[in-house]
Parts: sequence; C-alpha cells; structure tokens
Amino acid sequence: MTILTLNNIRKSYFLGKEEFPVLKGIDLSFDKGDFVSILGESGGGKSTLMNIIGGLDRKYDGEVIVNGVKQADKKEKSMDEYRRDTVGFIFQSFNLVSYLSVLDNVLISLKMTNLSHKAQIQKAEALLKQVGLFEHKKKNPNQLSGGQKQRVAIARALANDPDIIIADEPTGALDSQNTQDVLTILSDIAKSGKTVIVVTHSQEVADHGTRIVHLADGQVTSDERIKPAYPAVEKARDFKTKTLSFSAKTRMASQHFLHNWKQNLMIMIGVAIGLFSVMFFLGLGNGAKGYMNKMVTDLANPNVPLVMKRVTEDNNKKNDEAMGESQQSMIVNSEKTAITDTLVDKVAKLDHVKKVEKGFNVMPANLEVTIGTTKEPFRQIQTWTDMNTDSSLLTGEKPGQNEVVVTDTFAKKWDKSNWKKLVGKTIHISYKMADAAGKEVDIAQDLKVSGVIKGNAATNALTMNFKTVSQTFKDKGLVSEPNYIVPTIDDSHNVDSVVKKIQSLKTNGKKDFVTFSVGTVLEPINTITSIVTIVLAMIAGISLLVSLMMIIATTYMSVAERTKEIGILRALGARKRDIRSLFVVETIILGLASAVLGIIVAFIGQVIVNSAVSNLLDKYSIIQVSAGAVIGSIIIAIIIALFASLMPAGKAASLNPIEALSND
Ligand SMILES: Nc1ncnc2c1ncn2[C@@H]1O[C@H](COP(=O)(O)OP(=O)(O)OP(=O)(O)O)[C@@H](O)[C@H]1O
Repeated sequence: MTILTLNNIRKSYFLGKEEFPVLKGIDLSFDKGDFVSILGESGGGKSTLMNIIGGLDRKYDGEVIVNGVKQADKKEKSMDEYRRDTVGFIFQSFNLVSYLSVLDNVLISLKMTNLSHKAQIQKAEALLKQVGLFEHKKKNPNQLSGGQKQRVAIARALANDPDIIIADEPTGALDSQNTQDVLTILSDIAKSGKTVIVVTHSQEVADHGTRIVHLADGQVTSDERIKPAYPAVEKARDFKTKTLSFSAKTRMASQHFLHNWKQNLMIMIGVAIGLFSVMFFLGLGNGAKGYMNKMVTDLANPNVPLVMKRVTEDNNKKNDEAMGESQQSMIVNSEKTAITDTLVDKVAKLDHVKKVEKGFNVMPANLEVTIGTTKEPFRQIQTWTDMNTDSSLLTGEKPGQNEVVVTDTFAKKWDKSNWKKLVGKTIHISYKMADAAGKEVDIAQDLKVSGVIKGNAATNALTMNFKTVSQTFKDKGLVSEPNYIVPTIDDSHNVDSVVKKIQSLKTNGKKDFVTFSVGTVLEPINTITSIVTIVLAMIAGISLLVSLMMIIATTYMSVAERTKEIGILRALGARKRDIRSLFVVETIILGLASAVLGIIVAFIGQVIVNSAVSNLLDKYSIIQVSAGAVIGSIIIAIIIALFASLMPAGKAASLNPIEALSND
C-alpha cells in the first residue's frame, strides 16, 4: 500500500547564474511497512532527496504525493503541518536538545499534539521504555552514550506516531553493537506498519532493510527488493497534532533561561542596576519634594491662601506683580487696603470656602516691647489666623483677646535659659500709627504673652488676635477693617480654583483682590525638584540603553549557538513564529527577572539610606520609591526585552531549517 510517491523530482542548486542539477528526475514510490535504504556515492543527492521527502525543502520541481494527496501549494504552513504530522526525523548526529532532559526531548514532539499533559508524559515514558531508556529519562543528553542518544532520538521521532520515519545515516556515529540495536529498532518500526527511509553508505545497514535504492549522479540507478514490505497495520491515531502551545514555548524558554543561568544572571545584574538607579533617583526626588513640602507646610497651612486688597489701578497686571503694590500699601494701615465686610462676604460666599478670617499685617513706627529692663524693637504687628499652624509654636498657645505671641529671640533676650517662662507674663507694647488724615497716633498697651514662635529676622513680628488689634485701632480712630483675609478652603485640591475665582472678583469693573498662597511658593520648588529628578533618572536611564545593547548582543549570540536546535525544532514541525516566540519569551523572562531584582535592590537601598539619614531628617523617609516607579520599571524592563529580542528572534525564525540542521 503506497504511502509516498515521488514523480519526476528535479532539483538544482545555483551558484550565481550557474545551475548545478543535483536531482535529475527521481521517480519512486514507498509502501507502508517498507524499510528502504537509499545508497549512493557521496554527493549523489541523497540528503537533498531526503530534505524534499521530509518537507524541509520546498524548492524543487516535480510532485510529492503523500497518502494520495499531492503537496500542491508547498506553503510554509502546510509543510510545517506535514513535518509535524507525517514524518519523523532521525539524524546521524542525534540532534538532541542539550538543555532538555531525555524525557523533555521526547516531549517536544508530543507538545505538538492535543494529548493532555498527563497523556503526553505517559506516552513519552512508554516510548522511552520501548527503546530501553526509561531509567535514564531524567538525564541530560550529555550524560548518555552515542547509542543511547540515538535511541532517544528514535523515541522522539516516533512520538507523533508519524507514517514515515526518515533517518539520515542513523548508525554513522555508532559502534557495531549499537548499530545492531538501532537497526533492530528501525526494523521493528517498519514491522509496525510505518515506512522507514534510511540514507546510508553502509551495505550492512542496507541489508537490514526490505529494499535498496541506488542513487548516483541525481538519478535512481537501481531499485532492488530484498524482502517484501511488512504488512501494513491499520491503526487509527488516537490524537491529533497541533502547533506548539504558548505554555510549552514558555516552559522551553524558561528551561533554557535556567540552563544558561550564569550568563543570564550577569545580564540581569546589568539591567537591574539601570532600573534600580532610575527607581532610586525617582524615589529620592519624591522624598526630597515631600520633605520640602512638609517643611513649608509645617510653617504655613497650604489650604489657606492670603487675600489682600488689590490697590493697583491696572486690571491687567498679573497677580504677583499687583501683590507688591498691595503689600507696600499695607505697611501703613490705610483705607486703600481695608477690606470691608461687603468684600469679605463676597469671598465667604464662594463655593468650597468654609470660613473667612480677618487679619492685620502692619509695620508701625517705633514699635517697641518692654518687660522689666528688657527692651526690644519689633518690625511688624500681625494677627494669628489659620495660616499659622500650631506646630509653629515653640511653647504656649495661640493668642486670645489681649494676648500676644512673641519671638524666641525676644524671649531669650529676656531670660536666656528660662525663656519659656515668659508665657503668662505681661509685656508693654508701644508704637505710632498714622490715621486717615496722616496724623500720627500714639498707641501703648499691656498684653499677656500666650506663646513663643521661632523668630524671623525678616518679619520680626508680634502676633496678636484680630479682635485685639482691630479694637485698639477702632479706639484710636484708625482704620479697623482688616488689611488681609484668609479663607479656609475645604480641600487642598480646590485651593487653586478658589484662588483663581478670588483673583477675578470685581467691584465696578475693578478687580478686588490679590492673593498669596504657600502653594505658589511650593510650585517652583516642586518644578525644580521634578526637573532635577527627571534629569538624574534619565542619566541613570542611559545605563538601560547599555543593557538593551547587551541583551541584543547576547540574544544574537544565543541564536548563533542554538542554530542547530532551531533546525531540529523546525524539522519536528515548529513554525517560524514558534521559534520567534521562544526567543522573545526567554528575553521577556530575562527582563522580568531583572526588574524583580532591581525592585528588590531598590527597596533594600531605600531601607538602608532612609535609616542612615533618619536622624538628620527628623525620621523623614528621603527615598520614597513609588508604586508607579515599580510598575514603570516592570513595564520598561518588558519593553527593553521585547525591543532587544525583536531582531535576533526574527533572525532565528528566518533561518533556513536545512542550513540550520547542517550547522556545526
Ligand atoms: N545548499 C547548497 N548549495 C549548493 N550546492 C549544494 C547545497 N547543498 C548540497 N549541494 C550540492 O548538492 C550535491 C548533493 O548533495 P547532497 O548533500 O544531497 O549529497 P549526498 O548524497 O547526501 O552526499 P553525502 O553522502 O556525502 O552526504 C553535492 O554536490 C553538494 O555539493
């Protein structure tokens, strides 16, 4: 019963335009249960013919008819399917995959079937029993003798239960005992109804078969039957072949990754250093920004902007320019800067404004504080509002009615060591203010010290509550309306929008207010920190480019080293894209492993640095690696790996299987 027919097969190789005909019209047919030896002189075209029969070579003229079906389109896909389904290869040099165990080598073929994982293992073990190697299933090919290797290769060729077994000099590398063993197995295969086609130089091998075909100079010179073909056995296959599954490819890729662990570890360290540095610098930027923000917001509440009367006549002036003029005018408490209740209401009615506090900030002439023999000039009188935070108090409390908060400079001048005792004492304050008409008014009052804040040479202020100041001014006939107000905003996210609204409030077409918030101070700090952080992270990121090159180079090297393996996989029926994904998946595993290593090192580094500088920064964590940076580095690692694998994996996929198999 014919399984394979070759009709007028012709094949030439070309060197430039010169044609070298190798097969010059081969007509042969092969029966089921036949053990055919193809004998011939070296260079006669035997291997070329085998490559055509095995579906590795598509560039020939003539017809190959398998099971009555002509190989018509000779497309890559149908040839892959043909190799997977119909033929099994046995090579002179065994061609086992070195990093896979004996069992896994047999399983490669079975991974291209729809058998369950368990059934695949059972079948692989049964095949290994059949060739007498079950006990060696866990060994690696390099732990086997030549004869044993060839028996593994036979088990692998039989795994898909193919109709045709093609063996190219299967005993060429074996001693006589192993040759006998292999020939017996091949005969048994033929007896099981399969067609065995063996290319050989050896008459001994040829005599073992049922038929000998002589090939010389690209033609069949004799076709001799020694014995009848073994009877065909009709046995339906209980599974189907299919393409290599993704999980099988991932498993193979991870097996190679582990096999090559030393080289991979080096690359991983390289990539991890890059990722670690990027994460570390971003973390430092985060921490530094957080620390500076904390410092500033500890001093002043960011949710409470300062609102002053806009005094400039020019509506187009930007807020920051207009503010200078308002601050100048505030020094003397004039009607120009007074914020009337109507204006206060306008702000209070805005959305997200919880409450509005009134405040004063003035710079009276001859402002002086006396207690006992201690006399100290001050610069400003300001009022305590929500802008001040309780944490700014070194001791004591915020000022109540007829109370005042002084600076530690003053308190220490009074008593260097017991300065805190100033709280509760009464101090005498005197200063001069000009009234609306410009006439000087003398003010003198005794107030109780309620607390002490850190002195600030620039402001050097006495802090009272609004009512205390306003009442004093009212009693003296001075402007008693606040010269600034502080709205408290419900949520920090709304500060910007409320501030913008306040800046655009108008009376009779003229803008009412200018504003100042800590947020505006923080903005440039944050911008600069972000820029510095990004620049540092980018510099660190350059090492990632180096890693990229490193991965590309090593993957190319790996493709070169594994050329033979690629040929074997193609011969077993793996598609181009399976080869590509093997390399891509392995590089992605490498990228992910590097990211994990980088992340672990970054977190260890974070703990070490943070605890080292903890005392300097008041227990603040200066390195703060964010979840975003962690996720980002995983993504970067995957992108680098993907990018690095594209070209080498493409090269691997496009290798010609015949050339790959003949690679030494
Ligand atoms: N890729 C190729 N390009 C050009 N010529 C080739 C190529 N492959 C094989 N040939 C030539 O084709 C002829 C047949 O080679 P082939 O390998 O089929 O011979 P063979 O009978 O298998 O020889 P051997 O017994 O030594 O393996 C040889 O002359 C060889 O030089």
